[in-house]
Amino acid sequence: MEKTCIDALPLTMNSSEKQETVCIFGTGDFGRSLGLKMLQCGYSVVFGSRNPQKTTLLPSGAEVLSYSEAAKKSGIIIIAIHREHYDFLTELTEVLNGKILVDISNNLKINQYPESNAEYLAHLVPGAHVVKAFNTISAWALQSGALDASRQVFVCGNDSKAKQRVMDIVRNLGLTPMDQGSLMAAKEIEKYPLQLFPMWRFPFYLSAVLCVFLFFYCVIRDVIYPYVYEKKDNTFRMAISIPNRIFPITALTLLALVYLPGVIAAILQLYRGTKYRRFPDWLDHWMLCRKQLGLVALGFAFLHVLYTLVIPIRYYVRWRLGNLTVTQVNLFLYIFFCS
Ligand SMILES: NC(=O)C1=CN([C@@H]2O[C@H](COP(=O)(O)OP(=O)(O)OC[C@H]3O[C@@H](n4cnc5c(N)ncnc54)[C@H](OP(=O)(O)O)[C@@H]3O)[C@@H](O)[C@H]2O)C=CC1
Ligand SMILES: [Fe+3]
Repeated sequence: MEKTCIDALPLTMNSSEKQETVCIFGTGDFGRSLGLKMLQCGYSVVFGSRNPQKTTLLPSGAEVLSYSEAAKKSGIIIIAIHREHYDFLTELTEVLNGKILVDISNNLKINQYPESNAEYLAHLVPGAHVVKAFNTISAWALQSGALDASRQVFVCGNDSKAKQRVMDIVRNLGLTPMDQGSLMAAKEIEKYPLQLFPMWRFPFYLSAVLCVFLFFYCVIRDVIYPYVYEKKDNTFRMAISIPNRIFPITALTLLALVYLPGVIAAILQLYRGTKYRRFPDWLDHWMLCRKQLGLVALGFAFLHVLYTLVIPIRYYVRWRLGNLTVTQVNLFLYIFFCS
């Protein structure tokens, strides 16, 4: 299981560090957004580009040089380039020696490459201290301010001093660094942007399968069976009664699944005679999504409450309609016989 820790904010801001020069390689979307944010926060920014003369839309106040010239200007270089184009960095190994390289890249697919992008960068430029950061922050979020986006920046790296310097920059930009440990954690960090609702998938699929199964079971039992054997039309039940039976069953089943892994884990620990051994992956994953399972169960229970409240209202409306018909018939008979 991954370990996270929130670093305490420094009590005093080191003003000399705010004047630090930071180099950004790449003048694309992300490089420009990060550069602008850094300038706003008091850093001086030097961009490295293939075509320093032709670059447009760069934040004013930033300098643009060739990659090798820009690298000479700062000890920290943020690589705002896609991994596929990292090759040219091998030509700069000399100038990048001993510098901090911040890898911010993401991939299009999980496990697209055998090693993480950050580890690949460290392999290309062995003399540099590679730190992974910023990959979960989008260029758009940087521009629109951190308020409406995630403020967490996951940071990892093998050199603790380099990591601290990057975390200081993160803090100065108004974001929250989360130390994730060594560069080995980069693979995990690179997965975050590609995981949509990571722990919710299993509970959603499970509840969908349960609902569909129970729905067909109830339709066969309450609609098809009476129709075939008694010629009774019960299709109206499919709207309220059958869903209202499915919701509590699903809620209770999911609730049972919230408690079950804890029991299995306890039995496993008793059987193994120790609690210091890793659980199997399936159990680990199951334990981790208990909160989500519980919340989905709560959602179904809430639907059950709503539907249960709807049923008396339906009876009341039916009673009102029935009552109205009786009144009208009485009125008709009265008029008919009295005239
Ligand atoms: N956009 C986003 O919201 C986020 C992006 N990222 C990561 O940031 C990195 C950059 O993304 P983004 O700015 O969107 O990408 P862009 O395509 O907009 O920019 C990439 C830049 O890389 C430079 N580059 C260097 N070598 C090459 C080459 N051979 N071919 C093409 N470009 C080259 C170019 O700068 P120049 O022309 O000056 O040399 C180019 O502008 C990626 O790794 C991405 O995964 C991470 C989080 C969010
Ligand atoms: Fe009930």
